[in-house]
Amino acid sequence: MPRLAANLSFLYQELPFEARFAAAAEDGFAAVEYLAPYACEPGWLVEQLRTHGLTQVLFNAPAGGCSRAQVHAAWDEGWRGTACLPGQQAAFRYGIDLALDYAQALNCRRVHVMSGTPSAAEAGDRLHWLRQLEWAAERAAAQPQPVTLLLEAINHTDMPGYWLHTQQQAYAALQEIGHPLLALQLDFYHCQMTEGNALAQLKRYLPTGRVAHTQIAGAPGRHEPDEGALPWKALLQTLDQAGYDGWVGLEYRPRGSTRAGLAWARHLLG
Ligand SMILES: O=C(O)[C@@H](O)C(=O)CO
Ligand SMILES: [Mg+2]
Repeated sequence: MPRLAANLSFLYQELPFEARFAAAAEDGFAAVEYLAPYACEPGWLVEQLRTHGLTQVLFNAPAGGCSRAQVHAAWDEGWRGTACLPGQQAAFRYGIDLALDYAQALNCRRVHVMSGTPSAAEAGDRLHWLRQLEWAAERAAAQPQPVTLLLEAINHTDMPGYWLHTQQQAYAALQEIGHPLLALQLDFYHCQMTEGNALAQLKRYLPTGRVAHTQIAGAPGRHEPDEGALPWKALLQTLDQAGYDGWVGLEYRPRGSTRAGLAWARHLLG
């Protein structure tokens, strides 16, 4: 059956971040993901993973910023990546190198690279987006342990104006760049919200061999997958039948306690 990873930015919010590793391990997870490791020293994170027997399977490249201080402030300032924004090339490149350093330290093989949100101040540029992703993939390929960089389509209800919002847009970019270290992060929640047919999209893109990571949440509430319209059983079965060897990140806001809300997934956890 598909392997589940706990997203520590969404699950266990009833606990401080440093306590979430132990909680995930106690609930039977073997792997974790979260949005940003940059507030923590890599050595501390490695120690958390080692102590609790966890694998780090994903995190995001910085949302913006050209220095550690700017990276820390970027999300709250509204940055959601910089890849499509020509005026942000320095921030994009700084962020990719920082993310790749963390990926090496944490032995993490997948990094999500956010595309950015064009605004009145700066329009998005498709050619620039493609060239930046290509540059990043080359940097990833030069690492001692190669890292796959992921593109995730995000819905416009949660993230208005976000550049990358359909699977087709992401897949076309991958095809055009043609780099083996660029792949899809198929978040079923965003897919269901935007395209209304997460199962059909999975069946379309899984056979391409370019889906390297998936995430799940019920739609439209973004709570546990057993609430709402997402066909979660069929999605997991489809991954299973295809021999998908990636992870499924549980990226939802629990209705109540995280542990109680894991009932739907209990049979899939250790
Ligand atoms: O779906 C999400 O929100 C995340 O996977 C992410 O990386 C951007 O917020
Ligand atoms: Mg996601």
